[in-house]
Formats: sequence, structure tokens, C-alpha cells
Amino acid sequence: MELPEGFQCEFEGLADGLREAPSVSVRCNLRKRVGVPEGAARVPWCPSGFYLDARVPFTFDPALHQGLYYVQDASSMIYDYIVRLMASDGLPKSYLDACAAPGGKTTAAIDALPDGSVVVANEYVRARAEVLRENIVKWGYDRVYVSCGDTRAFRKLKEEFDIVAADVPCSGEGMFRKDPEAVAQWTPALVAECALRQREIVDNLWPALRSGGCMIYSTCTFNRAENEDIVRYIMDEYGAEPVELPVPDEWNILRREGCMHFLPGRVRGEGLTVAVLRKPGECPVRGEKPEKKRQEKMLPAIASCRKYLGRPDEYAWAVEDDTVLAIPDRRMYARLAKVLDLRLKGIEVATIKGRDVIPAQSLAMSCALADDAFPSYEVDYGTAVSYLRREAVTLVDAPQGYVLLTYRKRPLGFVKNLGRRANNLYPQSWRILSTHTPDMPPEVLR
Ligand SMILES: C[S@@+](CC[C@H](N)C(=O)[O-])C[C@H]1O[C@@H](n2cnc3c(N)ncnc32)[C@H](O)[C@@H]1O
Repeated sequence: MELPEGFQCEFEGLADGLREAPSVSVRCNLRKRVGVPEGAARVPWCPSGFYLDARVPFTFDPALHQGLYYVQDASSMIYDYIVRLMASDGLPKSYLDACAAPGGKTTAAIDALPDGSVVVANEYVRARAEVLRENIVKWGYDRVYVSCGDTRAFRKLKEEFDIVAADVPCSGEGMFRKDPEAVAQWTPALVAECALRQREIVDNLWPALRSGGCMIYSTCTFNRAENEDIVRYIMDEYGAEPVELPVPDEWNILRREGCMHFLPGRVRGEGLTVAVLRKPGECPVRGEKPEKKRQEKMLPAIASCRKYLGRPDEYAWAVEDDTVLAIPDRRMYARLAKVLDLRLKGIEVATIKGRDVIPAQSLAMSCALADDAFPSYEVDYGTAVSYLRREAVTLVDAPQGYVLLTYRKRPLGFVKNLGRRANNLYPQSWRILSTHTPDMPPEVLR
């Protein structure tokens, strides 16, 4: 790989590291109680992350579509470590990931946050917000909002979040060895342009961070202008205090002026730079009155859907655009709905079509789905892949009506069983497009 003209390696050995082959790693879904396979080489800073010997055709692994693991570069898994440290008091947190698509760092944070935490995952680019939504739904945590829009909107959500993650768009030097486009697009002018945008994003997000709370700032680039200089800017402009995290020497992470650098060649992962900054002041005691139990309009569709969730009283229930929603944290929802374009509000439980209440894929994927809410039917590998392609499936000796298909005893999605055939309810836009089916599943989790 040729490095771009004008690119200066600021770190010894980095140019050689960028010529090495990238590693392949995945992170297990802890909220779905998935463990790392025995004998796998673990990512040092993330107990649920492990390395694979080579890339596999992940698309053909039902476990990926069931949200049981996420394919993620090992360096990015440091979010698990950072968020875990910040949430070590065990109290639920409000967490904003402002540049979230496709969702790798959001899903890592979700697993590291205490139960009851509320997460807002925002993405600026529309098409990417759809992918983010899909990945968040598959991950199955019930207390996530997905929004799409400019970070300016967060200026209006003053002091709302305990933790704000800004994994900002950058010049992508850390992607050079994985993505030839990153090499082709890199210029010194791009670095300057990104640095300006990064300041703007930080300016937009800082008001939304609660006093005493922390911002995680990260880029997948190495240069000072987009890292140390931005960290210095946040300290000078907002009086932020850099937080030095305890990091064992053997992780080989390089520290420089408030930033932690993951450098290919030194660590087994891609290029990433990350800093944590604390907003001065104490967290104000929230003067909130305890949430009053409101009398919700108990529409028949809501009444029939409540039993699908293990703890239905934890949500505000609503019907919007014929979708039955179980919305987490009513107070937060009221604030978010005023300023954000929300694409996901907790769990989409079902859609109403005439007199039919059709269970949604978001319900199938949710960790909050009640056991025995639906009759289930175990399918083999070939049928699971057909289902994920949205082909018709045939069930033998299954009850008529809505049935939850499972693969290896984990939810895959719903069908409506009509007897001779079953209507496939898998979302059209999520379907696997390839017509090829390997004989065997790629065994990532075994
Ligand atoms: C580094 S990527 C985020 C990766 C993500 N956090 C993950 O780990 O999966 C940065 C994201 O910022 C988005 N973005 C682009 N322009 C932006 C802007 N002006 N403001 C905020 N985000 C922007 C990009 O579309 C991209 O999804």
C-alpha cells in the first residue's frame, strides 16, 4: 500500500504497521447472554471481544442477524472498557452517541452500561441512520432512541446526558490499510476541513453534557490537528478536565497529551485515537418529581401487546402510524421528541393492519420479549437462511397464526403460519440479497 503524498507518520513504526494485514474481530452480545467461545484469543480491553483467524462470510451466519455478535475492529472495543469505568457506580446513565452509524460503538456502550440506562444514537446521514437503526434493533436493548440529523439539535437538550460520545467524522488515516478509498481521499486540506467540523460538533454537543459528566472524543485518524488540538480546544474553551484512564502497559496503547493512540503494528487493531474529558462542576440533583402513573389510552391493540413484554409497566405505550410502541423513559422522550427526528423509540412491538396486530421484528429481537409470548418453531440452517432472504417457509406440525422462528434456540423472526405455507414477516429491506447458501454456517460463536 502506498501512503498518500503529504502524509507524515507522526509515530515511529506506524508506516510499517499500516502495511501489515488487518485483524478480524467480533464482540458478543452480553445482554443476550452470549459468551466468547472457549479457546478464542480475547481482545485485551474487552472481555466480550475476540479475534478470528480470518474473515468469514458473516452474511450467511444467522447469529449475526439475530444480533448475537457484532463484527467490530478490536481498537473500537475500547468503548466497552471506557464506558464500564464511567458507569462503575452501577447507576443507570443517560448516554448520547452523536455520530453513531453503523452502531459499533453504541452497541459496545449498551453492553457496558448498567440496566435501566437510556441511550440516544444519532446519525447525520439518512441512509446510514437506517443501517444504524437495523443494527440497534438487532442488538435488542429496549431503552434506545435512534435519531437522524445535525448535531446542532443537541444544543437544545441542555445537561441531558451523563456521557456524550463524539466519534467524529475524520480524515481516516487509521483506515488506510483496510480501505483504499481512505488513501485516495486523504489530503492535508481534508485534515483541516475535518478539524473545523470536529470543533463545530463538539460545540454543539458540549451543552448537552451534564456538569460532572464525561465526553468521549474519538477519531480513526492519527494527526494532532484532529486529536490533541481538539482536546486542547475543549479544555481551553470549556474548562474541561482530561481524564487519564488506567491502562495496563501490556496493551501497548500510546498516550500523548490527553489522547490514547491505538497504532497498527503496536496493537492488534486498526488506528483509533480516543480521549475522555470531564465537564467541570457537580452533577446537579435532578429536580424531577417522581413519574406519575398516567392513565394511558388503553387501545385494544396496546392491551393485546402488553403481554409480549416481560415488564410492560416499564414503558409508556402508544400507537403511532399504526405501530404499537413501548417507549422507555417518558420524561426523556418528551424532551427528545421536541428537537430530534426520532427513527426508533424503544421497542416497535407490532403493526396494526385492519383487525390484525402483527408482531414486529423489533419485538423478536428484543431482550425484553417475554418467554412463551408466542409459540416457537426451531428451524435448520437452510431454512434460517431462506427466512432471512424473505422466502416463503413451510412449517410442519406448527400451530396456525403468529409463530416465532428460532435458530439454535434463539429468536430469528416471525411468520404467520397459514397451514400449507407461512407468510414471512422479516423486514423487506433487511433481507439477504445473495442467492448463494453455503452448506455449513460460518461457525463464529463455536
Ligand atoms: C467515525 S463514523 C462513526 C462510527 C460509529 N461511531 C461506529 O462505531 O459504528 C462518523 C459518523 O459521523 C457521520 N457524520 C458525517 N458528517 C457529520 C456531521 N456533520 N455531523 C455529525 N456526524 C457526521 C458519518 O456519517 C459517520 O457515520
